[in-house]
Amino acid sequence: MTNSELAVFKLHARNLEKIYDPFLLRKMEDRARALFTFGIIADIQYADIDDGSNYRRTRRRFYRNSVELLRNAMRDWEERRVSCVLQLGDVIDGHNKSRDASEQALETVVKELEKCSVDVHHVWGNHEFYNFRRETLLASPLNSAAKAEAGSDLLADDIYAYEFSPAPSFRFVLLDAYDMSVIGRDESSERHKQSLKLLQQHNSNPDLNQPPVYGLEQRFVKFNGGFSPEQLQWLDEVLTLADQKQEKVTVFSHLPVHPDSTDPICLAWNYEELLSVLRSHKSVVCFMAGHDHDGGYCTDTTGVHHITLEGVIETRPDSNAFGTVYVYEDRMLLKGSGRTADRVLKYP
Ligand SMILES: Nc1ncnc2c1ncn2[C@@H]1O[C@H](COP(=O)(O)OP(=O)(O)O)[C@@H](O)[C@H]1O
Repeated sequence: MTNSELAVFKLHARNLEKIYDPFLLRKMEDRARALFTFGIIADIQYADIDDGSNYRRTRRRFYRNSVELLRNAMRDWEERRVSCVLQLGDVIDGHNKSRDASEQALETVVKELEKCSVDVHHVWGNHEFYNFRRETLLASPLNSAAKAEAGSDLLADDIYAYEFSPAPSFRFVLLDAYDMSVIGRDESSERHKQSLKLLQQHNSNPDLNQPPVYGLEQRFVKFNGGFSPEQLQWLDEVLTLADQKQEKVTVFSHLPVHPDSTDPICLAWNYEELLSVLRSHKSVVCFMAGHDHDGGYCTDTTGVHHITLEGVIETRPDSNAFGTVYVYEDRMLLKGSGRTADRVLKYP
């Protein structure tokens, strides 16, 4: 065989391998067998302004382009025929507020999301509260609680948390990580007073956005928040019912709650209390959050997966940051795009 014949043969063999690779075929069949699929995206932080950077000037932020990356995600989800989409908070950036552009920026992003042929479920992050009051958010398109079949009792207390079943034997729970916070609550409210007291007990800096120096204490900053006892009790009840029905539950929140899945500066204030509720229910299989734009992942001692999704805002225009999750009987498969990695998430 001449060298050129050998090259043609190798090329042909490689192509055959591609077509008949049993692993590839199995993966393709697997995807077809998924019970349902859903899209996830976090920290779009859209603003019609030039590129900038984060506070520490260590990361570039692509404010104007972030809506283009949302469009990429939506095209992909349409092709993959997802059943619903979870938007994990900070949909528009706080910079919009000082430019009096909050409504316009929200309209730009919502107009895109409305093109989605399936329900989009929204979680709220700190940037939602930089732009809007809680009452305004509750009356806005970012309140997706009505898309849940039974509504949420918590809305009566202005807590934005709800749950629904995306498919038989599965449950999604959306949490309000700024239920206890000084940015998400009216200054005259009891919740604000309690939150400020807690924050000041841990953070003595004159600027409460400046973190305390040490370890996990760094989470006590104004741009984080936590979960009230009412919300924790509600979550416990939802999960108790899910345990009884032998459902598999994925919980979504803007703030991560596992120290191994994120920078401590991004953790929810009372992450331990939330982890303790999650750990006491066998129905919980996964926790997904945003906020830490670098992303992160770990498994808890219980085997529950904690995913922190990479932020769109700090993703270069030639890349992407979103995922499609294929859900099976025994595992979920996260198919990541761009900065977001693929992951096999076997149930505990
Ligand atoms: N180390 C810090 N000291 C003081 N303010 C800070 C510090 N880090 C962040 N901030 C402020 O806190 C707010 C949220 O920070 P930012 O990095 O923009 O958060 P996000 O990642 O949610 O966009 C901004 O107003 C920012 O200026």
